[in-house]
Amino acid sequence: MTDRRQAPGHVLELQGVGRRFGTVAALANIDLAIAAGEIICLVGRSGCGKSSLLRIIAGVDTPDSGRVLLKGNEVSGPSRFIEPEARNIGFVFQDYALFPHLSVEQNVMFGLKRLPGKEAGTRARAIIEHIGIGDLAGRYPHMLSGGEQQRVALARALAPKPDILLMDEPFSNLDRGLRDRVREETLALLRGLGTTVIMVTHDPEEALSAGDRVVLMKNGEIVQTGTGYDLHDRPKTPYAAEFFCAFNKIPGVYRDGHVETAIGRFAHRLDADNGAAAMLYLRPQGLSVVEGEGNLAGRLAGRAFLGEVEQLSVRVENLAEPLRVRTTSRLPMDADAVNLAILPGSTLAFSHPGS
Ligand SMILES: Nc1ncnc2c1ncn2[C@@H]1O[C@H](COP(=O)(O)OP(=O)(O)OP(=O)(O)O)[C@@H](O)[C@H]1O
Repeated sequence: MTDRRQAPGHVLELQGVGRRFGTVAALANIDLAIAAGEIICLVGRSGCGKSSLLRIIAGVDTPDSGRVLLKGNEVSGPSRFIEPEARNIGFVFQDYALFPHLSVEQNVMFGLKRLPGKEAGTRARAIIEHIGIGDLAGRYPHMLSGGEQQRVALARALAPKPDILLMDEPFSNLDRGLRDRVREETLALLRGLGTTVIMVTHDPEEALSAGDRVVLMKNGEIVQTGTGYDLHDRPKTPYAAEFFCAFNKIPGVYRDGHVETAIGRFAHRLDADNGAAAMLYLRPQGLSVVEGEGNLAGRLAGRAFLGEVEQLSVRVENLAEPLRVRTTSRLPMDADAVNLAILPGSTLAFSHPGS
């Protein structure tokens, strides 16, 4: 619904946005610019400030410092505050927040009160058809499945043609099988319309797959932004690495561009002195079970069959913790000794494991 041609440059800019609650800095110095048609996934652990940021963008809360600009116009700042109703922003809530006493069509019409009745009706029916819920238009929310309610909430948010759509955990109320399908369909629809979107999620897989850009937050700050590939394959901090993958962590020592560990020497250039402590991060899916000689010999200490992969726990000499291995190979039920190979490129290293 958003027309890219009418929105050159950045649709949304956050400049040094901060928000404190007593001693807690819910947001600290947030800078972020979002281009027209971009889909951003805001992700991070519980309490990192995702909802606080959405609330400030929507205008239901005000920042203590910094500015929010929508299409180049300041909507929150030291000397200016535009009410939420006057910001052209759509919102899809986690629980959809449909009005129970209104039909699907009336729910969608709700956001179009400013339009003359006839035009509102035409617009509402157009989006209802576009989203594929035409046959549900006369039903009430309690007569709809979770996936159908989600689509009604989306139709209601999109009907006023918002400059930006904010979605707070929009798929988390759907069960797993439905969630993937509804997410794919919703994102395809939003891309087709060219809508600019900020979607909040705490699900790492969802963040990697859904957005053009992932914005990872920690303690009220943005710690890394980039494509899903950037965040997953090239995390800049242990926090970013561990958010997207349950790594095996193996202590070692940094020397001459390598991290030396009990399971071998791995080339990684770190900003550290020779002899400094370092931590090797090894992906569970970067270990494969091989016939004959591998890099590592170990003993199977546990296994959990997860369907697409089996997660193994393998004890290796000189390592305090067993290695986690995710493999698609089928091992005999009585398997005991296993040989592991480490796939190239499946390790990272950090010199400050806590940061
Ligand atoms: N109204 C408030 N009063 C006091 N503290 C608040 C308030 N709102 C948020 N906070 C605090 O600010 C921090 C950020 O909260 P926020 O709700 O933005 O996190 P979140 O990333 O959305 O978390 P979740 O994923 O659990 O929803 C938390 O420490 C929270 O306790």
